[in-house]
Amino acid sequence: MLDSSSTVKAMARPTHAATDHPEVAKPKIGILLANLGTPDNYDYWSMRRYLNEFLSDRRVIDYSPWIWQPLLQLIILSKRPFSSGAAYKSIWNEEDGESPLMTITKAQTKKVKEVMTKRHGDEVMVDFCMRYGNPSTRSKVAAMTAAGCRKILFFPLYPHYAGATSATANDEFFRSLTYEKWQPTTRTVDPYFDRPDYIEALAQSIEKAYAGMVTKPDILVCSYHGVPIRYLMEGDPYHCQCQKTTRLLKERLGWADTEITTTFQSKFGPEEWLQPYTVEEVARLAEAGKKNIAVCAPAFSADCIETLEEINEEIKESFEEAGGEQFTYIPCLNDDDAHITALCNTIEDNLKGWIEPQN
Ligand SMILES: C=CC1=C(C)c2cc3[nH]c(cc4nc(cc5[nH]c(cc1n2)c(C)c5CCC(=O)O)C(CCC(=O)O)=C4C)c(C)c3C=C
Ligand SMILES: [Fe+2]
Ligand SMILES: [Fe+2]
Repeated sequence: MLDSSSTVKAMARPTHAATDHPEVAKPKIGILLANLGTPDNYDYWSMRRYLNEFLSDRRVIDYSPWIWQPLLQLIILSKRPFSSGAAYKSIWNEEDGESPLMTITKAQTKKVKEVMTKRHGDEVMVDFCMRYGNPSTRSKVAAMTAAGCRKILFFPLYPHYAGATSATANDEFFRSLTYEKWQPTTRTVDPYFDRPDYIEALAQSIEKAYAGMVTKPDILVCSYHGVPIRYLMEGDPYHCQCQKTTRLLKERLGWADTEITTTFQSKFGPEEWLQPYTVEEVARLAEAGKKNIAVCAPAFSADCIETLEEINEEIKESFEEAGGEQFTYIPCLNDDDAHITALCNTIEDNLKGWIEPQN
């Protein structure tokens, strides 16, 4: 039997009527596209903030912070923001005040949203985030859960897996979930480097570019972003996935081995990276008599500093200085319809069991 003081305590305990609860939004599925990130501007401080976040990521540069951070803070970040800032300035979308990577990611998101909303109505919500800089992954995960996304499909927009890209994007997504009181159910999307619809989109972009040329290039150089060779030796499958993309593209185009090749670009620091290096290989090709080449960049889902500036300016220059005559850069898939179809098919495949597929 309760004594009188415990009866009073029990009666004073607060009770919660349904009306006291925070409003619970209608449950939805969030589809969150993720790209690498880009500086907010090309001035020294914007560049420094961006490069600092990027190059402090141990998935990207895995040296001990005791050695790496003094080098980064005192030497690299006192010089690179100027040179990279000048490179970004040369490709900046001045009209919208943002980098091409941002403009293209927005255009891709808009198209994916249109397709997915047409198929699934307000059962889905589509948005994008960046691994570094803005809009942050954390802010978009918070916005999606606040809007009622009880399930989130997280889609790193890299065709190939690399620790330095897909894994770090996923890490940031998982970290963002730690801030959510009511954590949604989640899935992450696998790399799509060998999906027939992605290879088809690539092949169509090459065929379209070749159809507009007077003479067919001697060779197509598939230039992938590089990583240190050590990462491959330590188990990163990126190299093999890039080689497979080139092989599947060659088979789909019905070309001979001599008509297409794989190279790696954007070497950073003193370590040996995946080879052949694009900048050296294009010069070698020119010297070997291949005076007309085309270059594409299948590792990038959107054109960015590494394609518009590095390939189409630096690498082109290396080819021409070695005697090359005709250099054609074939843009990334960006918001091409065939690319959007491949991305939406990939999303539908990964939504199975959550929602009825509509592709
Ligand atoms: C320093 C090590 C780097 C590794 C490893 C790396 C891997 C890697 N990166 C991409 C895609 C992109 N990288 C981009 C820019 C960029 N990358 C590095 C360094 C490494 N990348 C730097 C320092 C920069 C900044 C620009 C510069 O200062 O040179 C971009 C473009 C971003 C933009 O705003 O346009 C993309 C995209 C992949 C796919 C990859 C490994 C597989
Ligand atoms: Fe990079
Ligand atoms: Fe390999």
